[in-house]
Amino acid sequence: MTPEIRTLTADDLPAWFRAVHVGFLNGKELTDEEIAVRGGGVGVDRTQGAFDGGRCVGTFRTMPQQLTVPGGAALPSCAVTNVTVSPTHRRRGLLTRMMGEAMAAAKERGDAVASLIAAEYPIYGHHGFGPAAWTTEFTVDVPRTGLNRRYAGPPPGEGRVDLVEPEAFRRVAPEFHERFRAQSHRQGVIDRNDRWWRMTTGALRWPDDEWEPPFCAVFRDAEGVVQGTVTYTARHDTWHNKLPHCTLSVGKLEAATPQAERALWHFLLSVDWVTTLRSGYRAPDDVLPLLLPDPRAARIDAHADFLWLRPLDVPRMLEARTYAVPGTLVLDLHDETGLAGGRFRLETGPEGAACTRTEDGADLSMDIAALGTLYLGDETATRLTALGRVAEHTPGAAATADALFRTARRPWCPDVF
Ligand SMILES: CC(=O)SCCNC(=O)CCNC(=O)[C@H](O)C(C)(C)COP(=O)(O)OP(=O)(O)OC[C@H]1O[C@@H](n2cnc3c(N)ncnc32)[C@H](O)[C@@H]1OP(=O)(O)O
Repeated sequence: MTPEIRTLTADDLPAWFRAVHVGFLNGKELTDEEIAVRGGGVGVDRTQGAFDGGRCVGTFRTMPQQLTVPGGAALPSCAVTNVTVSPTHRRRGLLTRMMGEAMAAAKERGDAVASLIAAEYPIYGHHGFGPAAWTTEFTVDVPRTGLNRRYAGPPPGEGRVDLVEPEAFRRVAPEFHERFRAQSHRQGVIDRNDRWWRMTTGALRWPDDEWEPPFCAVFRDAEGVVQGTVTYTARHDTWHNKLPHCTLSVGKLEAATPQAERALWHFLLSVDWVTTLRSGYRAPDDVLPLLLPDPRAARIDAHADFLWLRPLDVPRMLEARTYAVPGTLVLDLHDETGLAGGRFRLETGPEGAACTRTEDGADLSMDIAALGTLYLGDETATRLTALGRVAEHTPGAAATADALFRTARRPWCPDVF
């Protein structure tokens, strides 16, 4: 029998969470408390389950999200998460059905784009998503930086770094993050709700959770305004031969000013006993290596696609962001679902951008997923043309697209969702 896909009710949550565990190869029993805590973050009306004879064999959930786009505006996004199909039911189109329903609902709701963090690269291109922001994880050989030999704090008059308890952190960090995502012009950053802050600082957990409470620190500028925040944990690897070997793992580090960025990294790199610093998910163009007296002390551990985007409302998306230069492009976008494709004229200028449907000849044509890849300014139309994913109909149009879409800093999404 074909599994039935339906919107969840609260009673379905235990079976649904069990199915998520099965899909993600987690054999651990779920306690009632864990289900209650996890369930508090699930809007059942935006959650689907696939049921086969009463057993949950597929899971899919979306949530509202604000995505910072080039220029600092927030775009309403449909964030996709908890996607699983039981190993007994794979490759029979269950994900395709759940995705189809969710994207149609998102379009109906008025979301301009859908977003997700892909577990594996080949899954989501089928559904109109393209990789839009990459991430790099660095491991720093801390003794090689030599930064703990002298005072590494900000110069006098340039602010200060303070360790704060999680409760105090929750009083200042959310407001800072809101400012950071609106003003930093670091496209790709997303909003965080109250639940996110409580979960990541320990105010909301369940018993027997293996999660480790972080240290929290705040950078304030000379006027006392919070301009950066960081969370980190530390692990004692060995104390062999009276030599400490500790690993400091950065949770989240966000800085709104260059002073804050330098001060927070220097602070972390000067913590005694720490021999290894793991940066967590950073933008590929993070300044961390170049902040070190010897940049080779930072090794790239992982470099991969991270945030994927699926356009849903092309004019709204393209009008929401800013562009480096004035210009005009006609884009022909192929979308086999019929959700977002068509031919659009994009005109950019100092006052903003206008994007309207047109019958004019196309300068560039591409699949809708390729627009997801170009949107935050990370990839070039020139490279996508070389790959055969963008077709250039007007000579020089790919170069024009690059001049319009590229950004000074690469996009960065700090959060897994
Ligand atoms: C945002 C997130 O939550 S990311 C987490 C994603 N989940 C996981 O990785 C957990 C383990 N994997 C799974 O649960 C499942 O394999 C899923 C959810 C990835 C795919 O579910 P399925 O129901 O098998 O996908 P479905 O049958 O609709 O496949 C659609 C197409 O995608 C392809 N596809 C699906 N998953 C994969 C994959 N992992 N690798 C390569 N291709 C894939 C299929 O081959 C199919 O291609 P086709 O249209 O050319 O025939």
